Amino acid sequence: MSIRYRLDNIRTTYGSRTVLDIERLTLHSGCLYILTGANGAGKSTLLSHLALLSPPAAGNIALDGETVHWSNGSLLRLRREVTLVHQSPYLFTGSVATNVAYGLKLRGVHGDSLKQRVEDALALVGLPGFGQRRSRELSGGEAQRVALARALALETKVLLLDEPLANVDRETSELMGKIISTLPARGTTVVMTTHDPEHLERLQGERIHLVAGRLDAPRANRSTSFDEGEKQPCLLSPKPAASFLTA
Ligand SMILES: Nc1ncnc2c1ncn2[C@@H]1O[C@H](COP(=O)(O)OP(=O)(O)OP(=O)(O)O)[C@@H](O)[C@H]1O
Repeated sequence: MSIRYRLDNIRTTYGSRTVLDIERLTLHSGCLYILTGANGAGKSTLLSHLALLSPPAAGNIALDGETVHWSNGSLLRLRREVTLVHQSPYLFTGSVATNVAYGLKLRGVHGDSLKQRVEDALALVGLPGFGQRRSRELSGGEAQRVALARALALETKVLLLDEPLANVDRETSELMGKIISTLPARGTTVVMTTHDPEHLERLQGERIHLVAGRLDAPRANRSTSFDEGEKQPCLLSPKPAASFLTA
C-alpha cells in the first residue's frame, strides 16, 4: 500500500473566481478513482493538476512522497510518471504505429522492443494489426482506442482519463472499461472522469465527487482521504507486475 498523490489546501482561480478548493485529497497506488461532477465542477482542472501540467494558485501536491516544485527540473521527471488522455485525443498525421510509438521513443525505447510494445498495446485495446493504418482514416472510437493504447504503452504509474468512454459505442466502452479495470491490480493509479452513472456501477472505482470545485460529502471520498491506521479499501494488489503488456 502506498500513497501516490497527496494534495493539500489546493486552490485554483481564474481571475477572481475560485474553481477548485480542496483541503485534502490522497490517492493511492493500485486504485481506480472515478471523478464525477456537473459541467464546470472542476474535473478537468483537477486532472491537469494531477498531470502536473498546471499548478494551482495555492497549495501543495506531492507525487510518491515528492513535493512538486513547478519551476524546477524535477518536474519533467515527475511528469513522466503520469499520462493524461484527453477527451478528444490528438493523433498525429501518419500511421497508428507512429502515434503509439511516440512517447516510447521519447523515453529511449527503440528497435524490436519498441515494435513489440506498440503491437502489444494495440492488441490490448482490441486493434491488433492496426499499426500501418493511417490515423486520419480511423473512426472516432478507433482513434479513442489508439489514444488509450498510446497511453498504456508507456506503463506509467498514473493514468488520467478524461471521459474515455464518452464517444464510443457500447461494445468499445465495455472493452475499454475492462482494460481500465485491470490496471489497478498492476499498481497503476487510474483517475477517470465520467458523467455516466453506469460507469460508476460497472467499473467499481472509488468515487471522487466534485461540487463547484469542492469535494462533495466527505463520506463519499472517505477512502481517498488517508488517516493513520485507516484501512485502505481500494488497494487491489500489493505487487505490481513488472510489465502488464507481457503479463
Ligand atoms: N482557461 C480558463 N479560463 C477561465 N475559466 C476557466 C478556464 N478553464 C476552466 N475554467 C472554468 O473553471 C471551471 C471548471 O472547469 P473544468 O473544465 O475543470 O470543469 P469540468 O468539471 O471538467 O467540466 P466539464 O464536465 O464541462 O468538462 C469552469 O467554471 C470553467 O468555466
